[in-house]
Amino acid sequence: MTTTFSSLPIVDVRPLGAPDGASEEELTALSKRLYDAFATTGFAYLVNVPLSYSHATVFNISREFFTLPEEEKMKLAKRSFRRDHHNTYRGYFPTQSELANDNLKEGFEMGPMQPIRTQSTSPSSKFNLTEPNIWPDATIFQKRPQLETLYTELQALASNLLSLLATSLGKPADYFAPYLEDSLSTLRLLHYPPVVSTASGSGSTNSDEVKLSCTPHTDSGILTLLHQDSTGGLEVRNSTGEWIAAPYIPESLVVNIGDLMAKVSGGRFVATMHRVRAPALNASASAIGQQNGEARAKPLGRVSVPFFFEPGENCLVKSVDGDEGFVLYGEHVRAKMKTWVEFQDELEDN
Ligand SMILES: O=C(O)CCC(=O)C(=O)O
Ligand SMILES: [Fe+2]
Repeated sequence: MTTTFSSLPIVDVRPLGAPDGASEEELTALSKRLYDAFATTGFAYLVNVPLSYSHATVFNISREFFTLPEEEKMKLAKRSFRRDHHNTYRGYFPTQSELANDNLKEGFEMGPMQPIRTQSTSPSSKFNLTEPNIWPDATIFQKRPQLETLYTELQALASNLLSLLATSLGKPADYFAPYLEDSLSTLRLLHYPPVVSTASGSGSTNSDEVKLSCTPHTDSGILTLLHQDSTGGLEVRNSTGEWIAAPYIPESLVVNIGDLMAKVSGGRFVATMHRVRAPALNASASAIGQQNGEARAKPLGRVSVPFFFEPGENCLVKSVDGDEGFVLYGEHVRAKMKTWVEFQDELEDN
């Protein structure tokens, strides 16, 4: 159950990057700290993360992608936006202001680099979760190797966190290893364009007039590890229904529990509702100006990079208590996708 928290806990994961490995005591302490955070808030900031790229590098890569010409991005568009394209799950989705202007975002998604060989649970589904990645031409975007490295590092970090969660639940550290067979984790570059609005700046956090660019939801998978830039806007709901801001902390990652892990933990961990306020035009203009050191830069809005740590499509998700039925992850995630605007078929009935 979430509590009446008023800020997100900060968890120092420095031991995970120690050159000689972490001591047993450090791992036990970290495991307990993560348990407490995920059992009460479902969210935490991780600091001193063992990743080789700085925030500046990650956000520069993202900005480089989103400032590509529209026609180059649309070459990567998923089939629901371009009927002659074959990619259904990996690639680009444009902003969809006609469908939902409280979900105004564009994104680019990549999955595992190695081919996945297990059979799909739903071969006739319009989404092929195991399809290969799709990339801009290397002559216009050279950051593919960095994004692949970031993906690999985030998968390793998330796997280490999962081992700590296993021990915190009284299980062996490798208890969840079968979940990660043919893992379908997704690295998503997200851009929320700035929106002209008087309601999205500071003020009451519970106003009905709050302008959103990502509606309240829980994430579907095991854990989400989020890079967010300094624009701000992420909010997390506590047990009284109050929206608590999760402001930028330099070089931190925001981590949260997904539906799968809440179920697996037998309800001990919470998959907490969160949302993103629309970036205000003036606020983001100055943020981008600062980031690029030039006042005339085109306002870009919020940039974030969630990494959705997910199991394989055929993973049987069941509680560590062993007292409930199981769900097949592929079926769970497909049902969930029906609720997300970026997976709606823009061209349906055309
Ligand atoms: O941009 C963010 O801060 C959050 C994105 C998010 O919650 C999601 O994509 O699931
Ligand atoms: Fe989310």
